Amino acid sequence: MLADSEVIHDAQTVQAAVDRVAADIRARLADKYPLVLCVMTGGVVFCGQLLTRLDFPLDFDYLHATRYGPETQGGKISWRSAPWAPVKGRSVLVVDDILDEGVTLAAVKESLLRLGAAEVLTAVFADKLNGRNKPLVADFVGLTVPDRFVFGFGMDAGGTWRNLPAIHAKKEGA
Ligand SMILES: O=P(O)(O)OC[C@H]1O[C@H](OP(=O)(O)OP(=O)(O)O)[C@H](O)[C@@H]1O
Ligand SMILES: Nc1nc2[nH]cnc2c(=O)[nH]1
Repeated sequence: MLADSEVIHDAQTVQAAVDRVAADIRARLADKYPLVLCVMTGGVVFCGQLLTRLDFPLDFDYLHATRYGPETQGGKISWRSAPWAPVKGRSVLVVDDILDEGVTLAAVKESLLRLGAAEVLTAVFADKLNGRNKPLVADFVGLTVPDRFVFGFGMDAGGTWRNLPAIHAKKEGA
């Protein structure tokens, strides 16, 4: 997959975006003692790098919801792990790698509100410009990406390459 791809956001651009999102989150949540929840698996790189830039008290936990697996087309959402930390009454920040059709984050947000979260904010590293009327608008966005299959910085290509520091897109027709 790597050979059939092109870099659409290089590592320097990615890092600058993480800095900007961290500053925006700080301005909104620094005095809220938030619970930060990483959506596994794709959210792990963005969330980990974000956490080291958030210089205020917070709690951290994760949840695992997936609907793509190694595929490039989404299916039914599968919950593998709910957050262990209590969310009732908390300001919750959910961190994920990409908002594509928005189905995953909309379901996650709804479920956290049902569990009694006081507010649920969402941060995604990449927002895909696919022209869809998404069920959720992310509160914090790193970068936009074109309507193509993208990978790197947490996002997989058939299960691999989450570790790339830049964002790649599969070449058209590849
Ligand atoms: O906006 P959507 O169309 O719902 O797609 C976005 C979701 O897809 C990816 O997860 P995936 O199901 O691939 O699981 P993964 O994080 O384990 O790769 C990504 O991490 C988001 O959670
Ligand atoms: N790796 C990857 N996962 C996704 N999940 C939803 N859209 C995408 C995408 O473009 N790439």
